[in-house]
Amino acid sequence: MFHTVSQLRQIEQQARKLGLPLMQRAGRAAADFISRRFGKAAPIGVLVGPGNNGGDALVAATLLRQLGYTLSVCMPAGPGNLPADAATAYLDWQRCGGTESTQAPTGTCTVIIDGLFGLGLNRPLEPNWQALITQVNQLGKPILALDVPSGVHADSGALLGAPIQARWTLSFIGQARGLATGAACDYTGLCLLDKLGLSAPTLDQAALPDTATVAQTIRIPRAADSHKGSYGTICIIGGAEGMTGAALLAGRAALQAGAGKVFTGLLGPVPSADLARPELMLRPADTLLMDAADLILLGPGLGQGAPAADLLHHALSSQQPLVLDADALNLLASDPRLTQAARPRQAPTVLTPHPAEAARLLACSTAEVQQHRYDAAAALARRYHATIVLKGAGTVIVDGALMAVNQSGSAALANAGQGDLLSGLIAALMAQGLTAWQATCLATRLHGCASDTLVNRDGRGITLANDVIAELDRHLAPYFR
Ligand SMILES: NC(=O)C1=CN([C@@H]2O[C@H](COP(=O)(O)OP(=O)(O)OC[C@H]3O[C@@H](n4cnc5c(N)ncnc54)[C@H](O)[C@@H]3O)[C@@H](O)[C@H]2O)[C@@H](O)CC1
Ligand SMILES: Nc1ncnc2c1ncn2[C@@H]1O[C@H](COP(=O)(O)OP(=O)(O)O)[C@@H](O)[C@H]1O
Ligand SMILES: [K+]
Repeated sequence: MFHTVSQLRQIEQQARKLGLPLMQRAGRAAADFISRRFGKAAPIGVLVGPGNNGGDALVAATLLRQLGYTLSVCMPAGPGNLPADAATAYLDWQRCGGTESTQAPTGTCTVIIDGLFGLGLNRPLEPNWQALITQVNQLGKPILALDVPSGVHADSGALLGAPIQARWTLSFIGQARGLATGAACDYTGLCLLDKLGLSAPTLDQAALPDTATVAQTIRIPRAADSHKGSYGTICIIGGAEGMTGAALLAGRAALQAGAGKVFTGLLGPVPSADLARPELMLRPADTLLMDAADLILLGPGLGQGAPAADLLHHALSSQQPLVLDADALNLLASDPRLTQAARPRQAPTVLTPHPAEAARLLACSTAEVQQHRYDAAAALARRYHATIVLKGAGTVIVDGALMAVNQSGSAALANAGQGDLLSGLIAALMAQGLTAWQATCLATRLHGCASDTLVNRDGRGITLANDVIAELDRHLAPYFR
């Protein structure tokens, strides 16, 4: 469960009104974390910034000092402009005999606490802060980031410089949603949460769920008295010359995930069978009866020629649920008339862009999409009246007012074919009766989990789509009933 920064600020304000000592609790949580893992022998570096994040670090430093630890506190902006609670924390630090300097911690420290910036970082790191962070990262010591690694934008996950490279990120009250997606994922290390004894049920209901939470309530009915027609007929269209494999991978994934019948229509050469998965039915794309299918998936290896554009136009004007991936998205981006055709569709439309495809659809740069992943996904959902799966580290899913973020998977998935697999998996789940929201959340979750299993169980560094497909049904099994 993740929160926007404004939600966290609201919870904080409510708690303040009740007079709860949040900074004391946050500092204690950080001090406990350190004292459970590190002995008193070697010094601890503490980075104190100009806001309340610095206050948390000062409380932790005070408590650790009282326990007998040696601390080296670096406070580049001095105590002059600290906000009220942090100023109190500073007085406590002084009262217990603590001193500080503007010098970065040195390599003699065993661990470093990062209290430079938390939720309040709102502009790029200025050169002096950046130099300090770079110097600290270069020490190569384990770093505990308080709330967020300094340099990460807590709401979007964008980088406002080169952030603290944390070993652990200990968040307070709730986890900022920026920790869950995009570039931030490389800096957080292990994310931990201390709620500081607060519960905020109203705001928790409005929080951003992990796809794992959404998946908890999903079941895919499999009646004893059912047959292949009960589980959907899918038309997959793609596989232009040289890209047959993309369409086959989508088809294999759809079958593995329980679709009743999968027709694969290829724009390029049509092999007589997919020998690794002879259950797939292969046809020339222009002979497929799209309108007879329960769901159409268009895009894997589609190409962007005129026949592909015609097929997309036909698919958009169909009454069936539609999943668009890869070149179908590029075509959609290239022709405003296709956007016009997408908007009024009554049946669900799912778009599964990677960041570059999303940028084309939004007519902006890939960097802009990556700096605002949540907003970009929401903007796409509005523009196309569609369910959006914005892929990459921390895939973001938006369906109308609903939003979720995925935390399974890793860079082991960064290879061609994984997107084809994902689109086939989504199609299969929708064809079996799940809503677009359920199917996209569950598919994204399971795709990552299947890859994670191969990484953890078999020690793989890279997972290829065919191997991940073979792993899928094991992960899906608990959802069938
Ligand atoms: N929100 C909550 O629920 C709680 C917050 N606490 C702590 O308070 C933090 C939030 O405190 P603040 O709002 O004071 O935010 P920060 O401590 O993140 O710092 C904000 C300060 O940094 C300055 N600043 C922002 N970007 C800068 C930049 N690039 N260069 C230089 N200065 C910059 C701002 O002008 C402001 O003075 C949280 O991250 C957490 O550590 C805790 O005390 C417990 C509860
Ligand atoms: N660094 C990463 N961390 C997590 N997931 C990733 C990462 N890189 C890629 N993936 C996942 O792998 C898939 C790749 O999709 P895509 O880029 O469309 O590949 P394709 O070439 O198959 O179309 C997506 O589901 C994406 O979220
Ligand atoms: K921090």
